[in-house]
Amino acid sequence: MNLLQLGGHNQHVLHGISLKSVSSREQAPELEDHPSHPLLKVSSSGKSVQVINPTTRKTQYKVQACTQEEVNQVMESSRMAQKSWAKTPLWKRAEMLHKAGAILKDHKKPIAECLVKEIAKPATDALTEVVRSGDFVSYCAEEGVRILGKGDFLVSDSFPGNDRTKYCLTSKVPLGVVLAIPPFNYPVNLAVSKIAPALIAGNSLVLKPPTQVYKYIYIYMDFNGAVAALHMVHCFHMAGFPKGLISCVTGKGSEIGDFLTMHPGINCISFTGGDTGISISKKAGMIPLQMELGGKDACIVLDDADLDLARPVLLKEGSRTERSNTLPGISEGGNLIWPLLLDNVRSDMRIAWEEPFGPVLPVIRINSVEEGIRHCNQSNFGLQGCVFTKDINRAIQISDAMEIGTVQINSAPARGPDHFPFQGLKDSGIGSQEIANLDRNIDDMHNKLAL
Ligand SMILES: NC(=O)c1ccc[n+]([C@@H]2O[C@H](COP(=O)([O-])OP(=O)(O)OC[C@H]3O[C@@H](n4cnc5c(N)ncnc54)[C@H](O)[C@@H]3O)[C@@H](O)[C@H]2O)c1
Repeated sequence: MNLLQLGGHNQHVLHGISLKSVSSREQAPELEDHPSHPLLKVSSSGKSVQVINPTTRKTQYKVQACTQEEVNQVMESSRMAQKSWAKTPLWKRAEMLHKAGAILKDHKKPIAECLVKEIAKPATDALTEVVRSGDFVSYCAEEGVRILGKGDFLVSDSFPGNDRTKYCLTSKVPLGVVLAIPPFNYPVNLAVSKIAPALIAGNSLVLKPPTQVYKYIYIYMDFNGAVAALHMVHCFHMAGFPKGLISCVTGKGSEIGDFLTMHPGINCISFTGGDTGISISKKAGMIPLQMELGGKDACIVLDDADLDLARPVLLKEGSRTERSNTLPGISEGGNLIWPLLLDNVRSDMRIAWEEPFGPVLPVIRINSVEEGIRHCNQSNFGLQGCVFTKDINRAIQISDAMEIGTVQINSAPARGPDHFPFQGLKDSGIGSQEIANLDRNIDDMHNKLAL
């Protein structure tokens, strides 16, 4: 059976498929029973990637391992679909996105259940991830109409040496095919935050959801997110987006990872993840990149800080800080990590500079604010940071001195609300995920204060 010929009246070139995943069908019958659902399609490779439930450590789902030839077919369909999508009126694109956002929210429960089983996300957080993603799709539709509906008009005599003999009109145009790669910890939200701006701006989208094993200190854990992402993509299809416009490719990074990111059919890569993004940006070539990468967020607590405010915010008290025995942070069962607070960390320790991407909080005791700022700026990361003080003037001065994308004042590093621009500096990223960045008019936003 040819993968590309499957589907109902609204066919889509989709390659992420779970093979007879009984548990998946129990959770999301109203999604998977749709004839064009990507989970019903089969790759010609005859191979699949197992999605292990990190809690039970048993296989929960299987998704298709796509071939390079199938990636080529997806790229061609995506290129063709984008051409006519770019000519679709802006109001119509917005209308379809509103519909997709609503469908996504209607299906929050089955998608959230996948997030629980694929990445062990707490149930409430999983629901929140889907709902805020649906809201973000609608927000992009609304903002997109305003942002993309405007252009600039320039006159020549505003530049020295010119008379008014020339006029210039500018408008925003799409880039083409956008490759979206989200990380395992927000496979729906950080996919949608790439998909919706790309679509409203007239681009087509190829999504590569996470299918991977994650390494934490010295243990390996399975985290995916591909099945939740496939359900999410199907919600866009149910909203009636044209064939080939949103495609999903699942498979082994070793077989299709570089092939995708170096594919000549890709016109932009929007990536969120860790150091993988640095190697992708070195290989990608002359295309625009959005990279949201790792961080090591410095939090400077001043001597006048309200510790009753700072402590619960930074420790997220309630998530069990006392369990740090035997092997640091690892539970007896081996698949849970207890929070770990390390006091008196010194600058010559690896933990002072590396991102464990786990619940580890190193505390460095400093003698001056300058020492804190210096430590923050010596890091190769520049994602976020925070300052705790009752003196707002001091807080703003320190924020200005911190070479990072976002400074939170009297609050812990966090993302969102989703319409706030979010950007890392240095090894933490390139560009900011926004509608304006998925056309050719790149805005550069950085050093935002979140008060
Ligand atoms: N800046 C942000 O907003 C933000 C948000 C969430 C997570 N993160 C970062 O993400 C990291 C954790 O997520 P992760 O473990 O999924 O990151 P990762 O870099 O290992 O993987 C990210 C994505 O890239 C894919 N991938 C891996 N190798 C690839 C290749 N060769 N070609 C194409 N795709 C490939 C993965 O399957 C996944 O979908 C942490 O460093 C964390 O700080 C950053």
